[in-house]
Amino acid sequence: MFPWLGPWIKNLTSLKEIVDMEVGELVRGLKETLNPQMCRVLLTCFLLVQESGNMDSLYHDNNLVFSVANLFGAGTDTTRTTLRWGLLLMAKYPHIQDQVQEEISRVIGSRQPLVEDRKNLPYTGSHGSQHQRLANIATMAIPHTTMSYASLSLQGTSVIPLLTVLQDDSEWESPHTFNPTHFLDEKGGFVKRSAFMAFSAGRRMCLGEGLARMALFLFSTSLLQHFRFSPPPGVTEDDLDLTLAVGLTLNPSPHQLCAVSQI
Ligand code: HEM
Repeated sequence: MFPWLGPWIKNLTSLKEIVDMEVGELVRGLKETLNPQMCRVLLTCFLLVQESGNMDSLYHDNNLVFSVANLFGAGTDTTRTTLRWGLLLMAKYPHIQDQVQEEISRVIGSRQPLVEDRKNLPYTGSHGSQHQRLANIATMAIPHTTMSYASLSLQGTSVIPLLTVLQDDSEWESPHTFNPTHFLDEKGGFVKRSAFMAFSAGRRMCLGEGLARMALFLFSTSLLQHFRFSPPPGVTEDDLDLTLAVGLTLNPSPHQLCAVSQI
């Protein structure tokens, strides 16, 4: 996507070697216990198709390595960065943190949060969507290639979707503020918004959306159930800076926060 970055990525070869080694080890372990009656995970299904000999050109080892590497690559940095934004925004906007914690305490209490709790926590859900909207960590989605003539390009053109709709003036009442009411109706219920495309849209949208939403909900709800997040002594909420730090995804700049136990 950015050829001029090449010379900066000095460790690309060793990175690829490490990925090959790690995934190779994972695959060896799975092969030892491969059972055709138990096709539980993607890798097992892939290996079973390979073993059956009934495979087309897609089921080769290189594709296996890249599929696994893509899932780890696409799934870890994104979820981690989103959680970091969430904690920073909670510390910066304590009145919103108050309302999220009040809802969690009223609906869940001290038991462990469950995925099923999501539907009963509209404010917590709306703050989650809101912080994803504002952080917009994967603004540039992933490059795609047109397979046939499309109105915007010729066949074979690279297209990079921009997810700037997440902060579009014509879609959001206050596009650049942390305002959970974007996702709430008058009765305080959660509303889905079609312009909320943090996971992109269409046939090639994020494959891990369901997993990511579940992980984000469980992690952030558990963290806020147990801890109060605030700036460290001597730092005010206003000092917490929301300037982006550029990375693979759009990160918050480094901050120190206090996590004070609630229990
Ligand atoms: C907060 C977390 C996440 C965000 C914001 C996010 C966002 C995105 C976005 C914007 C795309 C680009 C879609 C496009 O090009 O139109 C994408 C693609 C993808 N994501 Fe995620 N993602 C997240 C978590 C995950 C997780 C947990 C996984 C898997 C474990 C995952 C796997 C993928 C894969 C495989 C693709 C490529 C899909 C394809 O090209 O068909 N993502 N994601």
